[in-house]
Amino acid sequence: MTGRKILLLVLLAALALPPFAGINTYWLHVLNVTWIFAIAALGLNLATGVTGQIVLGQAALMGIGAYTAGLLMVRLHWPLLAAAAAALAVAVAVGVALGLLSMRIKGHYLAITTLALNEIFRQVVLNEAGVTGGPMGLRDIPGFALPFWSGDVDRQAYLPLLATMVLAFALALALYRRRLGRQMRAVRDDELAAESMGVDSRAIKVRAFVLCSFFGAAAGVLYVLATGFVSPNNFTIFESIRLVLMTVIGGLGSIGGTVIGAALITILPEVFRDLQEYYMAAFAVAVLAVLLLEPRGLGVVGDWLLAPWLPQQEKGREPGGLASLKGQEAGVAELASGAAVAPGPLAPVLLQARGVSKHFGGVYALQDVSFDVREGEILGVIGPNGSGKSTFINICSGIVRADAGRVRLGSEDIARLPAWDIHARGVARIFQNVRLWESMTVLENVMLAWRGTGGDAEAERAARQALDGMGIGFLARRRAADLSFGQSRLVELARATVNKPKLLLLDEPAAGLRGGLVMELAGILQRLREQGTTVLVVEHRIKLVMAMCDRVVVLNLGEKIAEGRPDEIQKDARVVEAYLGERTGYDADAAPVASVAA
Ligand SMILES: Nc1ncnc2c1ncn2[C@@H]1O[C@H](COP(=O)(O)OP(=O)(O)OP(=O)(O)O)[C@@H](O)[C@H]1O
Repeated sequence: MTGRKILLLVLLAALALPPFAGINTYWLHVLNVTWIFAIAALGLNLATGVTGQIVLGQAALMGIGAYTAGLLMVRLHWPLLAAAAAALAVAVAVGVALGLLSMRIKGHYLAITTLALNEIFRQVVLNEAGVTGGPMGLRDIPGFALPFWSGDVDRQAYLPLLATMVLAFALALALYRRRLGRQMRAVRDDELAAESMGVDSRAIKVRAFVLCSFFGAAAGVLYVLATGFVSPNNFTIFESIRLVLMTVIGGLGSIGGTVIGAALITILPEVFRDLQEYYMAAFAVAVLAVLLLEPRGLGVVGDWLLAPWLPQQEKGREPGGLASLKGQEAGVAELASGAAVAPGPLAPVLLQARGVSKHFGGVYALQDVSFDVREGEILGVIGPNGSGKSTFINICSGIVRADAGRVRLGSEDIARLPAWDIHARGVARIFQNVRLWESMTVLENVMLAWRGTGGDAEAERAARQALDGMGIGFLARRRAADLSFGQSRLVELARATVNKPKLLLLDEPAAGLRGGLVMELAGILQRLREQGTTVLVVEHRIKLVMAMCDRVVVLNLGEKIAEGRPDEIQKDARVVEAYLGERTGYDADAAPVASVAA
């Protein structure tokens, strides 16, 4: 790692040499434009690569910055710094507007909308020729003029531009590895999971667009200063696509790769210029070759160079995964045999559902469902496939809105709160199909869900404690995508319990787990309950439910058909007819679970 820091310093020092090394003005200009476009591409990569919001109008955002600063300096004679600050303020406002737009329009539609930005920008500049200079553009904009250095603009601008670019990358890197960066990556990897774990995805998207626009406009301002000239031809749809190419070639989501991508896309066409009319074709072939050889782009190189400043990841040692968990099973089985005390019928109600209904088109997922979850209990919700169990959990966690009815947590109706607000009130969940943020480390996954007020060090301590609690502290630096299913499930549980939630909603936590881990799960639930967490668990493994739960609610075709102690439920004729009868064969196969129930 120290070697890499030295290498990076040497590289930076080498990049500072050109103005002193007799390089001609033409190539200095090419390099200056590279650093400027690298800043714009960086903003684009923060929105598109890191947060997953495709932006196809970054050149227009550059243009907005360039024209705002240029017009203020030429027409109103504002000083450089004031004009630059105003341009950045306008960019922030445009970023907020785009962020608000992203709440209404998503995915490809949003991408197309941002494409239209290019045309709107071009039309405004051309039609307002009296102010903007129309197709002729604005000339004689005061640019770089360093008092201590004579020489042409490109030579004077080189070091300030390089320094600004390095600063922009340092800032982006700092954002990337901290809380905001984790939130942005979580929104990209799995927005629904992010929302359920307390991330206000709307606020994060607004921030991503603001960053995109801010870096874009900053690049625009620098462009004006470095060239003293601005015209609509500098910021066309073609430039926007070139910026997208820079981020793709540089590796979507890779901060370090962005500058390499920008360098390649800016410098290569100049290298091929001798091929005259074939130079663009040669350029296209070169770009394709890079992508074919390394589909992740040059981010691989960039990430390698910046590794000392990126979240530490280590490769998996045992891909099969569960070996190191096996030693714990005996102890867990003891826990699972269940010494915990169920709360009495007079324990206060934590969650109260009343008349909850939800339909999807013609399908009634839930119809007038009412029941209570008491503090400190483990409540099982069972029923045939499609009976509305997941929909109930989705409503309680804010992912689905109920059509009718109330869901009170304590004294507050949470049925219509957004997921992140429900998480803030002490409700956490896991998903039927594990939903981790796969590009992030296990530690980052858990740190992001932590709601404490401290900084990263506090978050890391809480996350490590939660991982140790699940017996998987050794996985902390592993990439979530490299985990086995059982390991992922335990990480998801650590993520859901890092804040010691009041209520934990589990959607089929044992699905896909092998026998040993099912027992471990049973032990974990008992332990959580002892620590004061109330648990609502949807589960198909009936013997596990009967062994673990204090009470059981049975749903069928969206309606509650029974509620009571496990022994009562097992004898209920409606439950046997609608569900338990059909489950017999299933449980007979699930031998390890039988030992839990024994
Ligand atoms: N987003 C959705 N859009 C359309 N229909 C949905 C949606 N979510 C659930 N449904 C339908 O609502 C009904 C209840 O589904 P739900 O997933 O809540 O059942 P479940 O009891 O959890 O089933 P399973 O045990 O198979 O997970 C099903 O008929 C399902 O197809």
